[in-house]
Amino acid sequence: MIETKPIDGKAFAANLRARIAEQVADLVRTRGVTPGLAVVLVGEDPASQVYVRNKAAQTLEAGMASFEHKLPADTAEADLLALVARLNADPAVNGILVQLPLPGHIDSTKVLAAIEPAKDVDGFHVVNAGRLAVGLDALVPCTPLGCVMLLKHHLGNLSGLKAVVVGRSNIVGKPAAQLLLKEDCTVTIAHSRTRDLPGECRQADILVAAVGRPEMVRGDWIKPGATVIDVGINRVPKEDGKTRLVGDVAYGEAQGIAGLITPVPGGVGPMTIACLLQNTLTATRRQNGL
Ligand SMILES: NC(=O)C1=CN([C@@H]2O[C@H](COP(=O)(O)OP(=O)(O)OC[C@H]3O[C@@H](n4cnc5c(N)ncnc54)[C@H](OP(=O)(O)O)[C@@H]3O)[C@@H](O)[C@H]2O)C=CC1
Ligand SMILES: Nc1nc(=O)c2c([nH]1)NC[C@@H]1CN(c3ccc(C(=O)N[C@@H](CCC(=O)O)C(=O)O)cc3)C=[N+]21
Ligand SMILES: [Mg+2]
Repeated sequence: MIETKPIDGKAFAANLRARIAEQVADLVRTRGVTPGLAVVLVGEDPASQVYVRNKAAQTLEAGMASFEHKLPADTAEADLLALVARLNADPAVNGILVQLPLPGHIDSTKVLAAIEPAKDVDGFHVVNAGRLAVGLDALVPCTPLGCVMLLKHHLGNLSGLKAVVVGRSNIVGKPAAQLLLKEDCTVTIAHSRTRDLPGECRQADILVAAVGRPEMVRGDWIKPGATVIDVGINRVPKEDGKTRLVGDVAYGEAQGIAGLITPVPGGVGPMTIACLLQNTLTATRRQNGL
């Protein structure tokens, strides 16, 4: 019987934020530069509001400036594009994040393309995706960056390990696969058309689940001793009418099979915000030639 250890993303993220705060304080003291992060939220999605509030609080705690822009759900695409243009031109703003999803009448591809790549701290702009793909310095999407940080911390060198990423979105699955490839993993990307998904998953030394389906990955899909990174954030109803968060992996079933596993909550989620602050610091340094 394998002893399954949880990966404490919450503690790792808190530690990372403390190290970022020290570097921010240094930057302010020695260069007089305060990193600034602008977060744009269109509409009133309650989950998005929680994330945006958490991001703003942690940005301030790290000693950075936080600029919150809350726009009504019926904001015209042209008005959102005009705001992005202003933030692009504002020297106090080093990072820009437009919270997704956007309301249906707004073309998110167009909005992401309008963000200055040097300020694209989400790493969603095609220029950053392309730079990552060809191996140039890029701003890397926060969630995959956080996943790989946790993996390197717990496993050390990832070279030669077999990684299976379930999900191929531009914001999680695809960049996660790129980063694992960069670490010399042998990478498989699985998705909704994959034949024998359980069989693919069973090959994985590192299994990354980024699907958005509550507890889809079952215990017997996991190779004994594998490291499981559960990116999923799914709100499911409880008996009392409230909701609870579950991941894309059946966490209970993974006990005694996985070697290491990220819990939900407390795993990948907190790392996403810490990496956003890391990217904002990186973007600020580059914009100032440091
Ligand atoms: N922890 C964090 O910080 C973050 C968590 N998330 C969470 O991660 C999850 C994934 O997010 P995101 O990538 O944006 O989601 P998307 O919906 O954009 O992508 C989901 C992917 O899963 C694949 N998929 C769907 N159903 C199946 C299935 N039955 N079998 C195999 N593959 C399937 C889809 O395949 P196909 O391409 O073929 O349709 C798609 O590639 C969500 O739960 C989201 O809430 C997201 C961002 C940050
Ligand atoms: N432009 C853009 N960039 C994003 O990075 C982005 C986005 N849009 N839209 C939504 C998703 C989702 N996302 C999360 C961030 C933090 C947690 C997080 O902190 N989770 C905690 C707490 C969760 C809770 O209690 O609600 C945890 O898992 O422990 C989760 C999910 C970023 N996203
Ligand atoms: Mg992000």
